[in-house]
Amino acid sequence: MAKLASHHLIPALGFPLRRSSFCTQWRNPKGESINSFSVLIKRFSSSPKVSMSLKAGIVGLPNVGKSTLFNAVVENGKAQAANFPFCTIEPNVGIVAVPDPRLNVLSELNKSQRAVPASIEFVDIAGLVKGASQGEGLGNKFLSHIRQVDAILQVVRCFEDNDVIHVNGKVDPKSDIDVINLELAFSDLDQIDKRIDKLKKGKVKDSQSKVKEEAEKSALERIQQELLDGKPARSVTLTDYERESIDHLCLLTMKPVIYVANVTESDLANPESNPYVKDVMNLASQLQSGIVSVSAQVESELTELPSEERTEFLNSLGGNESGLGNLIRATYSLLGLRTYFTSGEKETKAWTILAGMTAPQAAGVIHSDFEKGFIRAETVAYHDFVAAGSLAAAREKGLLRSEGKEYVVQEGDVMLFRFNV
Ligand SMILES: Nc1ncnc2c1ncn2[C@@H]1O[C@H](COP(=O)(O)OP(=O)(O)OP(=O)(O)O)[C@@H](O)[C@H]1O
Ligand SMILES: [Mg+2]
Repeated sequence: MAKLASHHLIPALGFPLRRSSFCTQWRNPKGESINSFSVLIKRFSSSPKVSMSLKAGIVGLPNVGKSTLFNAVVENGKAQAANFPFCTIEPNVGIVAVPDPRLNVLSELNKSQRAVPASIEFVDIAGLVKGASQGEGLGNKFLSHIRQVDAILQVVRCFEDNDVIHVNGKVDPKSDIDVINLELAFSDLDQIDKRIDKLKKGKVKDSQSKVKEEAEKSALERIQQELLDGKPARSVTLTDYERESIDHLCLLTMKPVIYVANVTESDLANPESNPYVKDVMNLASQLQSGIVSVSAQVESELTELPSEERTEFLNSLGGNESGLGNLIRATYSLLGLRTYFTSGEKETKAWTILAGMTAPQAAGVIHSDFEKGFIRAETVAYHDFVAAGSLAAAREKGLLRSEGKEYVVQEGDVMLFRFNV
């Protein structure tokens, strides 16, 4: 097996995060039916501010390796992966930890009993085909599953293998990406048409609703034109108000995308030498999206090994981390998320917040009481903490700052909240 390598390139876009307004039945990796909102509520009952039920949907043509990738990303993922199109019908859902080496460093410095990473939810969705927006291949149903995710991971087949069926007869990433993006665009256009019609017919009662509907109509007309020009909705510049007004439509091409180039094991050492990967890279940059190269097949084989052997095996290949770490981190970054830490003897924990959140809002992610009763936050940058070696040492050196309500939490801050209840 070749040396594992991967690369990623994420645009510096901060995407606002919105909680999905849907509530549908999903299936977990064991095949049990679960309600995505119940997962959200269970994990975040104390935090109304940020839903960490951030979902990244694995999307692509049939038989390109989506379920194989899902099973590799989600420990113990048991999605059926097999060499036939439409192997997956119902979505598989799994929660994965965001790998972050800082967590262990902090945990060791503070002799914490446990380290708790941030997490993301991955959803393995059925394959889309040409005509999906017209209902081809159960298309409408599959598209509705995509509507519910916060970000799209589009798996693109970049490996040759005559034994693995390609629904269009040959490996052609450019055409595959076009098929998927066209279907997403058609579905959005269809929704926009219907909505604009409704807005035109609707009799608005009060002036406030009228202003809102005007904003919605204007945003939709601009998006409609962009889609007709072959560009995704996310490339239209919208005000926060306009964005909010169209939120309820959950437009598919509004969602941030990472292209996942699924390569063969021999390409892992240098994925960019594969012309298919080059094609995907070019398209991704044109479409303001990220790209990660991964071999779903190799990654899923790696998960069969006990974790100690995995690291050993990766080290013996000259790598120290599989491509999945990159994929998970890229997704996290694409969602415009930031991490801060709390660290003590009991536990060191990574907390997820949105870029731009203030100290009380960040405290509210832990518990709403922390936000309500917020007094001040003692804060030290991660690197300063590590250099000082402990909170006490950081305080002595004057590296620990006392921040008030206006403080915008920075990536990697180690925080201690003072609050009143
Ligand atoms: N990088 C790779 N190299 C070689 N074979 C691969 C690779 N990735 C996946 N495969 C193979 O491709 C086949 C299809 O994989 P999988 O079932 O994961 O696809 P899928 O996209 O989930 O399909 P469907 O849309 O039908 O659910 C499997 O036989 C899998 O082993
Ligand atoms: Mg599948």
